[in-house]
Amino acid sequence: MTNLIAGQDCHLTVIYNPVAGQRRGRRFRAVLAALAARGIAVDLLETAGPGHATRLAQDLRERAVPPRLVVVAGGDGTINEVANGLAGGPVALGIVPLGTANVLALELGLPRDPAGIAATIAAGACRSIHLGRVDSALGARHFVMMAGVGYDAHVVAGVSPRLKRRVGKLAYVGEMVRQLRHFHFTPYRLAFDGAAPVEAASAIFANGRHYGGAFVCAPAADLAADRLEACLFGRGGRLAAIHYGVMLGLDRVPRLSSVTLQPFRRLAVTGPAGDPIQGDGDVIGRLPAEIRLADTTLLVAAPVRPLLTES
Ligand SMILES: Nc1ncnc2c1ncn2[C@@H]1O[C@H](COP(=O)(O)OP(=O)(O)OP(=O)(O)O)[C@@H](O)[C@H]1O
Repeated sequence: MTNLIAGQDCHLTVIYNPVAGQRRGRRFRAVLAALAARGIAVDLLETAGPGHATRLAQDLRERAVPPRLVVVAGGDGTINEVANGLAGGPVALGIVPLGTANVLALELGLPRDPAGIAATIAAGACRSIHLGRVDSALGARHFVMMAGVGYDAHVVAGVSPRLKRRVGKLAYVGEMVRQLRHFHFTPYRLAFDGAAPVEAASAIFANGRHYGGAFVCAPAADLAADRLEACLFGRGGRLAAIHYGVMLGLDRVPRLSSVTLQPFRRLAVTGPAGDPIQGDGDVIGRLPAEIRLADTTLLVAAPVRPLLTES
């Protein structure tokens, strides 16, 4: 096991989003105290707005002597921004989950308690994960867990950040209901790995298994695998969207006959020009776009998994 924070005089750089999640300040302070108890001092870099975490991470990565590990304290959106700043470089990513859904933390099996989070960072054991990448008129952006077009992307684009901070996941439920009235359910065209295009009412492109919390759309998705997994929703319209939402809650989406699961590495997607593409819960692209497995990987601090597990 490599200890990535040894050799840094036990100084750890933490990029902290002060507005992530709901009332997470106390939790964050508890993690800092647990790190201090282990003799680890923290250099705190606070984000000032969207995109700032990427620039902070890039600056750290481009230092003459970059740190071996940078910790992000925030939700999946902030983790996405830091991953974009570190992707392709030598710096590993540690995580203090402070967000609304914390999907990556769930996928990696990170502890939820402050002492456990600090212990994982201090242990410095890392996993290499693949990233997804969206190329569109907004430029190139990586995603860690998932991207999506259609209904879920419109929900992400429409949800109010202020309401999300006040009521958490309920803000998404409210926006899902609002989008049932506004979303047009126009089909999207998706050409996988050079094949003829297929149509879908909505699509999720999974790098990891979890989606929106503990839900699973693409069971074969795996952060360690060199492919992405598309989950195509075949039926459009309000009733279908409600049906898919209920089935997601019951963890039955992958079994539905109108849902197709498709592994891929590269995909061209078209639909209404300028339509949003969500990545890790934020808008990261606009149609038309190319979505693919990124060439780069990222080292992420995570609990050590046993090599052999009982089946
Ligand atoms: N100081 C700031 N003020 C306002 N917004 C900020 C600030 N710093 C970062 N942000 C933005 O806050 C957004 C939300 O952060 P993040 O996604 O980490 O938390 P969340 O939305 O609560 O969690 P999750 O993504 O898990 O639902 C990010 O898109 C980020 O760009």
